[in-house]
Amino acid sequence: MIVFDQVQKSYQVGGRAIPALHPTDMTVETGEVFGIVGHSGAGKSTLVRLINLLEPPTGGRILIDDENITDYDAAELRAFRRKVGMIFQHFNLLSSKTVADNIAFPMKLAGIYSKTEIRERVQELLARVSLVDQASKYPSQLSGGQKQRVGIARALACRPTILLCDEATSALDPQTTQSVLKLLADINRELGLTIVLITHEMDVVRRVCDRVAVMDAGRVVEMGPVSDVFLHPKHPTTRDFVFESESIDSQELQEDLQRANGRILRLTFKGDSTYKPLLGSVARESGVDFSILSGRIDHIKDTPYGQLTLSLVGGDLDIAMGAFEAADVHVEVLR
Ligand SMILES: Nc1ncnc2c1ncn2[C@@H]1O[C@H](COP(=O)(O)OP(=O)(O)OP(=O)(O)O)[C@@H](O)[C@H]1O
Repeated sequence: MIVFDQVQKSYQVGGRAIPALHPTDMTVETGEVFGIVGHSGAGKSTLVRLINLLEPPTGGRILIDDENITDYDAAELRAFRRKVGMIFQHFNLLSSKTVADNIAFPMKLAGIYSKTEIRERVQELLARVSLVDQASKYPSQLSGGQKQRVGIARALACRPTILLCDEATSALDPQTTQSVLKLLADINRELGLTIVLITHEMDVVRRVCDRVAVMDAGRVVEMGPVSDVFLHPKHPTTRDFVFESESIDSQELQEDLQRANGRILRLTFKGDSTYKPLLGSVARESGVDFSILSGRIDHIKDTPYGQLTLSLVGGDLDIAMGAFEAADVHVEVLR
């Protein structure tokens, strides 16, 4: 478990302390995929670099599995860093080394593994990231997705318990992004690794994360299970991220809503209720007529969800709302 207890970070710029992270409390549970989403400059990289003490905090305590890592001496810190792997947006591979040698590099650097151990581990990791036949190639001979797979294998070399991902898919096309996210999800599930993933795309969070923290100007402004934060965003920054990921133009949406008649409801279906044929029976029961203003069905990690915006006229609205709620559908009255 990673615990931030009033952790803060300021950078000294021209003799002045510029705050990048205001005092922050945060807990990442062991074995979860935790997303940190925010615009450029929000403080995401700072926060993630505090987890492996690439940046020392200027205040507060960071506890990993109940140990205060800010108290570590140099030797303890070296041992701790082997337990934290990291992958980067631009992969940071060594161009003069082959794929196999890039993966072996952190093990060689650690100086505690035999040649046989390194050779066997590299083979195992090449298989895990589906690059067995690329082992003797150099990074320049690989695609972006393959380079990130090497980055992931290298990060796993010393069997870390935490994997930090700094915009790991931002340089990749959508299809490659999907396959790298699937690989990260498999690693999380099969190895029980804790993953902290920073991104500026809510879509990445929706696909792989269990919980998410939304950052704005050096503060965590919203935090919780992805299904809560994504389906019911409270902070304006979170709402912007969700709208952006769903390609919703908020001004167009307002104009559409103004043109519609009657009451406007947004229904959110989650899990099994997503597939229930509910609208017809509710209309019959309550006598309301409805038109669909917008709708989508998708997944949050492995859970299906649907959202429908309806305008309703006539009939008994209370009966309709009661029927939706009885069917486990979240109802939000937009007008
Ligand atoms: N080494 C540094 N020295 C001085 N200021 C810094 C340093 N690193 C980051 N900052 C500042 O701290 C703030 C947060 O930066 P940070 O890189 O953590 O944000 P971010 O959300 O990761 O942004 P991006 O997505 O663009 O990487 C920014 O205002 C940035 O200019």
